[in-house]
Amino acid sequence: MGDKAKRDEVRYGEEMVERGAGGELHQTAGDGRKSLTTQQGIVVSDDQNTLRAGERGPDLLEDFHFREKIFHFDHERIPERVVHARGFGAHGFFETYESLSDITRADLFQQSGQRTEAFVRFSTVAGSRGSFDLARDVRGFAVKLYTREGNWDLVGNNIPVFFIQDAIKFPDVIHAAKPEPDRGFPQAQTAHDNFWDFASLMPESTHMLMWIMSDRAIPRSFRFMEGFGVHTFRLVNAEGRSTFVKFHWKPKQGLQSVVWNEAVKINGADPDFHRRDLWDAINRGAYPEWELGLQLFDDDFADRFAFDVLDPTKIIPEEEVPLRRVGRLVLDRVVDNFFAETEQVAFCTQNIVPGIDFTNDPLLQGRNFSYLDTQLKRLGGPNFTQLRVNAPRCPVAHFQQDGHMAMANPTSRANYEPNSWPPDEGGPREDPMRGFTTYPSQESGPKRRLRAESFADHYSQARLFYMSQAPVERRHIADAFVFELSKCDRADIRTRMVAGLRNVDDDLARIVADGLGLAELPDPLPAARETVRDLTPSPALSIMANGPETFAGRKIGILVTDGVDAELLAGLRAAAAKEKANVEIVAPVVGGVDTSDGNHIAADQKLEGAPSVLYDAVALLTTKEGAAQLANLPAARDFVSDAYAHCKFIAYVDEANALFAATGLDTHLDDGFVRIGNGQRPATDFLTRCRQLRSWGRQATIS
Ligand code: HEM
Repeated sequence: MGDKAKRDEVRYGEEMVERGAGGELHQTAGDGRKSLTTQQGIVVSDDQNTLRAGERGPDLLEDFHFREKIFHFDHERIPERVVHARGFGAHGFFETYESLSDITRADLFQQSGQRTEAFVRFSTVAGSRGSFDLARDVRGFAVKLYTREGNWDLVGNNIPVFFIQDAIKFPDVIHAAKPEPDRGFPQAQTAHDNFWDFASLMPESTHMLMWIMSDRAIPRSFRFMEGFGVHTFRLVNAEGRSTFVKFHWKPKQGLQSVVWNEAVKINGADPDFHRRDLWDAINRGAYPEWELGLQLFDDDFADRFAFDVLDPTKIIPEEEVPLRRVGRLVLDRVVDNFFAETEQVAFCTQNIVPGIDFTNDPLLQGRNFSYLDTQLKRLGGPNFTQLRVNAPRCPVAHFQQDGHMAMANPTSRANYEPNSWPPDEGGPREDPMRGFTTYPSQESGPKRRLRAESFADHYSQARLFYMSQAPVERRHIADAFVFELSKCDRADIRTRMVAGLRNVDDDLARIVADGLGLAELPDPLPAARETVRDLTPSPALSIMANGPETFAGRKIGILVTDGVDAELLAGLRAAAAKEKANVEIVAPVVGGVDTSDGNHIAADQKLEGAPSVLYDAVALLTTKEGAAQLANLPAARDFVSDAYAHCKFIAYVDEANALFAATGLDTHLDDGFVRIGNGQRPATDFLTRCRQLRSWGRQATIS
């Protein structure tokens, strides 16, 4: 009270606040504001000053509020995930299209229209928690399905193959990709000696290397990428019959990636590009959806397939075993709290439910050990399954107890079985009818450390992937190899990698060799199996062949200046809304601009904070004077020249010409430029052009 007497009241914006003797501000409870308390529920009177002996005297140990607050803060961090540290999660549901009871007894697939709660976490693999979203990397695509018969985790990636065939190499591949141990960099990238040293000595990684050097590794959005369970699993029906399955998530929004030069710039302009995109989409009600596709096959197919279905470095082309689309995953709710949900969620490949089972894929078998083990350390004890985000939604009854943070210990008398206590005290009992039963596959053989010969073809599917790409995509792959290998200091590593690529495709090897300035093409690495060079290309592997049919969910950046044509702007907004695309107004100042009809509009972004790399297409709606002023600003010139270099569609008014002149583009206005307004083409034409996402024809002319 004595302290309070020293305070006066001052207005800060909308609010009257108290000001203490030292000039510090005190916002106080009342008027619908809750009282601040300690963890013990004691209401706090002053959260600005520690308890001290005299105004300028020492702090007192007695200050339990201060001690509790600092103690808790000191312990806020938990270890980040050893891989996939940077992630972003959202809630949703899975809906089954039709009963799959003929092939699986898994509860979630039993009835048409049946919905199962879901939580999904997307992630990058190599970077630490605070790295950037658009690293060239695999994206994790981990799905937790809270079925009525327990949690099923499909812990997948956006790439259907992996670097290694045996989990015993996982620490090596991750060590090689992560920052080099002596210097602690580079962060979140594979463009360094250690990674390519390892990769070039690990021929089985070649197929995966093709995928991560492709645009798959730089997706435009989590919403625009596929997911894969990677391994072959089993589905088992009520009669115990097993069918092999590979799981695919197909985005209804279509596939889309960015280009590398764009990714590099996005990481600076908005390191949170992917998470912001997902957060914004869900909050505006544009819920992303994926269809679950199953590739179903039997032992006969597995026996005659050219590769081993247990080898996680191989795909089964969709053209060979078409997908059966069996349901949809919808993400419709962002998290309430990032740490509680996205950080504490614990996915685990061993979380499967009756009706689904493992195969002997050696990578999957190793993963089944790794996740629980690492989570014990990461989450600090064995009871993380009791956290809301991890807890099953079906009844849980067992005799496991105690440990750190036990919140749901069994409450009955018995904590063991067998027991002779009556039902209300005796606890749960095993249930042979409903319980999980492992598929009784026949297994035998001598104990040996041995890799099957059927895993020995390391290059044929790498070539299949390359041959299935559009010419622009092939070029991006070659450019990516050149970029990454150019970051290797050791010339012998670069050469060895090119020697490996010769087993994939000589043209590719030659382009990369030229890009690296190799004097001559090295001899191919000795391949364990000769590359099969005539596998039929698979169109399903190309992003460009699987783009969207609309521009829905994409974003246009409209650069405006004072005097912007109000009617034209309204027309562009309306055309975008009709296409379900979004627009952002970018202006020289965030306060906005005056429009031609005498109104004022606020800007969504200030130009310097909103380079064109953040948009899928741009529009330049300036006045002549405005364009002349912008032409002097580096950010405005970059806005235009980057949009051009990244093959984006550019709508413009004649008055914006000074910007083209300043960027040297006035003589390069190809058909990716759409002139609107002043009796030219309507804004709807621009949106129609944007459906192609990029004006790829330009690529050949820009380098
Ligand atoms: C097909 C191969 C693999 C895929 C698709 C995959 C996928 C994933 C994904 C998506 C996550 C992030 C989960 C999350 O969002 O919390 C993850 C985390 C992890 N993965 Fe894998 N992974 C693969 C291989 C492996 C292997 C071979 C191992 C080890 C033998 C492994 C060990 C881990 C560990 C330790 C984590 C961190 C888990 C945590 O701290 O919660 N992964 N993996």
